[in-house]
Amino acid sequence: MRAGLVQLTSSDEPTENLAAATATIRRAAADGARLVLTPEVTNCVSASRRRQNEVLRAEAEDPVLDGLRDLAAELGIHLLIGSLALKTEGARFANRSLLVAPDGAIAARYDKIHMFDVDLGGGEAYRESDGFRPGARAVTAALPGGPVLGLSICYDLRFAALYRTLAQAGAQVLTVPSAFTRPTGRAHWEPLLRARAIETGCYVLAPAQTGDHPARAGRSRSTWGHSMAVSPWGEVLLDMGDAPGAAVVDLDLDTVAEARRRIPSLAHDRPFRPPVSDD
Ligand SMILES: O=C(O)CNC(=O)[C@H](CS)NC(=O)CCC(=O)C(=O)O
Repeated sequence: MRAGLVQLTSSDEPTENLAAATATIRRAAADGARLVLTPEVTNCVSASRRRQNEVLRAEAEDPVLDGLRDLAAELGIHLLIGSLALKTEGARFANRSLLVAPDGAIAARYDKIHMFDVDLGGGEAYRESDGFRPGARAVTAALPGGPVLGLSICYDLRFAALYRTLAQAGAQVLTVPSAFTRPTGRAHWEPLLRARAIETGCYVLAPAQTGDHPARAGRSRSTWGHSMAVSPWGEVLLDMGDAPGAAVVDLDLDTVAEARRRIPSLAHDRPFRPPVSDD
C-alpha cells in the first residue's frame, strides 16, 4: 500500500488551511497514495486563546472536517487527519486525530493523551493543558485489506509505553502527526521516531507542520518540519526537509513480519518488581 505524507505551514485561519491541505492531499493521491496523512492541528496553528475561541468549531460543525471528509470520498482514499483542534462540551479544546474512510465516514478518533507543558528556556514555553483537555484512551484502527494503524500525536512520541501497547494490540503502522518545536525537533525528532519503529517493529509515519506559521492574532510559531517515514527496522525511508508539500512511500507488511522475526523483542516482555534502592 502506498501512503502519502502531507507537510503544511498551517496559519490561524482555518479556511486557508483547508485550501492548502486539499491541494496537497490531491497531489499525494495523484501520486498513488491510498492512505494520506496530515500533521497535527491541520485546521489551525495559533498561540492565542482568543483567536482559537473565535475560529474553532465542535466536531459536528467543523468546516475543515466537512471539507476533508468530502475530499476523501471524492478521491476514494483513507485520510488520517493528523489532528484538528475542536471545541468540546467543556471549556477546553480537544486535540483530535480522525481517520476518514474512503466513503467519507469517520472510522476512528483519538484525543492526544500527553500534554506539552514545558519550559524550553530562552523564553520558549508551552502550556498545552491550559487550552486542551487530554484524552485517556489509546486507539488502533484496521484499514480494510490493509495495515492496522496505532494512533498518537506529537508529544506522545516521548512516551514509549503507549507505542508498545499499540503494537501489542496489533498495530503495524504507528502514526505521529506533529508540530514539533525547532530546538526539540533538531535534537530529538529523528532518534525518537526511529526508536519507536525499532522497539515495536512497526512502520512510523510522521507528517509534520513546518516553518514560520502566519498569525493574525498572538505571537507566531515556528515548527521543525522533516515529516518522516521510518521502516520497521528503523531505516529513514523519507525525510521531507522543511518545505511544505506531499511525498509518498510504499508500505509492505511483510517487512513488519520480517523485522519482528529477526528481533522478537515485542514478544519478550518479562514481569519485574519495582526497583529497590540498596544504599
Ligand atoms: O497547540 C497547538 O496548536 C497544537 N499543539 C501543539 O503544537 C503541541 C502542543 S503546544 N506541540 C507539541 O506537542 C510539540 C512537542 C514537541 O515539540 C516535543 O515533544 O519536543
